[in-house]
Amino acid sequence: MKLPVLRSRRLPAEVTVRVPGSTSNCGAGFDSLGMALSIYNEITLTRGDWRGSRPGAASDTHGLDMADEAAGLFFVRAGVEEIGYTLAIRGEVPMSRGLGSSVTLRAGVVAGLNELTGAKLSKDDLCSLVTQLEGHPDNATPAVIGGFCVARCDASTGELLGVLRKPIGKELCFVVASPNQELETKKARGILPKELPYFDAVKSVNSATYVVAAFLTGEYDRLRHAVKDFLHEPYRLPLIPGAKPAIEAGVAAGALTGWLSGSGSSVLCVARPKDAAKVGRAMAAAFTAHKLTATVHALYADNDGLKIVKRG
Ligand SMILES: Nc1ncnc2c1ncn2[C@@H]1O[C@H](COP(=O)(O)OP(=O)(O)OP(=O)(O)O)[C@@H](O)[C@H]1O
Ligand SMILES: N[C@@H](CCO)C(=O)O
Repeated sequence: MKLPVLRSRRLPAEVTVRVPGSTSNCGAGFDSLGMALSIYNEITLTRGDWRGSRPGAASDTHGLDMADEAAGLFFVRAGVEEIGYTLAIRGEVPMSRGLGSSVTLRAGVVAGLNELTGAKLSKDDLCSLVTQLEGHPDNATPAVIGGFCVARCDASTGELLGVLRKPIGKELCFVVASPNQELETKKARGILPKELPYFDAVKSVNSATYVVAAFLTGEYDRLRHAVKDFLHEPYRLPLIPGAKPAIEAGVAAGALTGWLSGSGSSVLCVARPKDAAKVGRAMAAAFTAHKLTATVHALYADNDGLKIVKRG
């Protein structure tokens, strides 16, 4: 009888993780809804015989504290011995523009260490870990598993309790305008009120549930003018000159609806692909009228989430 050959898989010395950027809140789905987008960062970790992280290039230094925090939680959760590594961050997801750049870094580090250490955490484990690092699940879950995600957390601990995911096809384009003005999530959360008028909450629930239903049923024409948020946009949009006019201009140019992407500063319009170029031009022009330059990307949903693209 031939016995099966057991091979021990060699652990890689270097790994590159491609992580999609994401838009979150999607209007009134504050800290609950998110969509992975076809814009990416690549996080490369190279094993080293030192403790902690080192930058691959000077531009990576800025990400080291966030990477160290992610790595610290990963080693505890995975129950593996700490390793040192070099960190390199490359890609197109702009920093502090409401497109989940922090999640690309956090998710890239934990998924990279998962490979380098052979820890074998599942994508569910990674969703939960990155949610804990972020403090909310709305960018974390789509970045890890892709698609349009509706996530639920424990009200007191913030622990991720569940996520439902819907792939979104190429019938929809997500036109993003990112102005040349950063807005840190920490600052954009700090300006939110402690209390809300009761009917602002009611109107927001009404819009968010309708938007979820439109994405889940695929009746995308129902998205027309469907986003009405009273939870965060009224407080944040005034911080970004041209942001509200940019959403309005995108909708006037043919988009179905639009929202402040995450905590800003980017804004996003949902459009049919045939209308995307016109919508993008209108959004950029609105920022120009307010003396900001915006980079426009016409994106699709990413339905895969993070991927290991290189092992060496
Ligand atoms: N390319 C990068 N290089 C180094 N650090 C980065 C990079 N991208 C993101 N970071 C880290 O993420 C932080 C930005 O996180 P922040 O939450 O403010 O923005 P965001 O994740 O892009 O926005 P949002 O959460 O609204 O989508 C930076 O200050 C830095 O620590
Ligand atoms: N839900 C988060 C997303 C940004 O990280 C917020 O709006 O603050």
